[in-house]
Amino acid sequence: MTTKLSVNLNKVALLRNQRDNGYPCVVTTARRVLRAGAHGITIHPRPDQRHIRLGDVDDLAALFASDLPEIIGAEFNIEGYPSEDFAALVNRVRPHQVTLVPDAPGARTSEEGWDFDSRGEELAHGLALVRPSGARIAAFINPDPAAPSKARRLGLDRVEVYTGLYAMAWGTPAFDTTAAPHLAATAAAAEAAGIGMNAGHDLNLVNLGDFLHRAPNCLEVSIGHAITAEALDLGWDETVRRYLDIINAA
Ligand SMILES: CC(=O)[C@@H](O)[C@H](O)COP(=O)(O)O
Ligand SMILES: NCC(=O)COP(=O)(O)O
Repeated sequence: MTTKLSVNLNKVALLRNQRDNGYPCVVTTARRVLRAGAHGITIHPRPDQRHIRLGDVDDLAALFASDLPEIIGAEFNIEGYPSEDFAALVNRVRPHQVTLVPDAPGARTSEEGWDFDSRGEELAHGLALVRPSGARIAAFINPDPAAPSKARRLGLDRVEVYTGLYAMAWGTPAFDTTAAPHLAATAAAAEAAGIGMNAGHDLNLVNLGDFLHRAPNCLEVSIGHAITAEALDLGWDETVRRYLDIINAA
């Protein structure tokens, strides 16, 4: 099983929004990274539209509805908090995957997964709201071995494990004592629970190979911040190639 690479275009949209001239273009970048071999595109349209705007969602949906060769086999993943507005959006656009995150509207970024004990009913309600999309539904979870079975019992199709703590601990003593073992245990628990596992947040060219070694059952990594920064330096084609080399070597 080869882990799929889904490129998150939030930061391309963030840069685009600084001027009124429309570039860098989100759709053009999506086509470029897919032609370079990425397996999918992820976006996270936040309520304040700080980066991905509603127009981007429709433009990317139109791209994925096309018969362009780079679209064949590629997946469109939309992340967000399951509000009524978000549900209406994904139920209209019908992406391949929807990833539910517990973020408050003004959250700086996604820094935690769902707490199934205190917010399980909220997540179950959100899951019901987005089921009409027909998409595979994933929930963002913390690196906690108890989380995958709770997600499966709630009826989710996949989990996406938050890798921000793993990335933050990289190079510190806490990495080997806490962050890495917690991630590996969560991946093993997902396997044991029979629920597919995605991963994301602050993965990059430095830490991805180690992560995949600890989580060999990871079906998809969604990467945005680092890959965009690296592409500013290396270009998209070379950057995507380097990620695919790491994935294929895992
Ligand atoms: C869920 C997750 O960790 C990221 O996909 C998130 O979308 C990042 O959001 P920002 O790009 O707004 O920081
Ligand atoms: N789900 C994680 C994602 O889509 C991108 O997160 P990041 O690489 O921007 O931190």
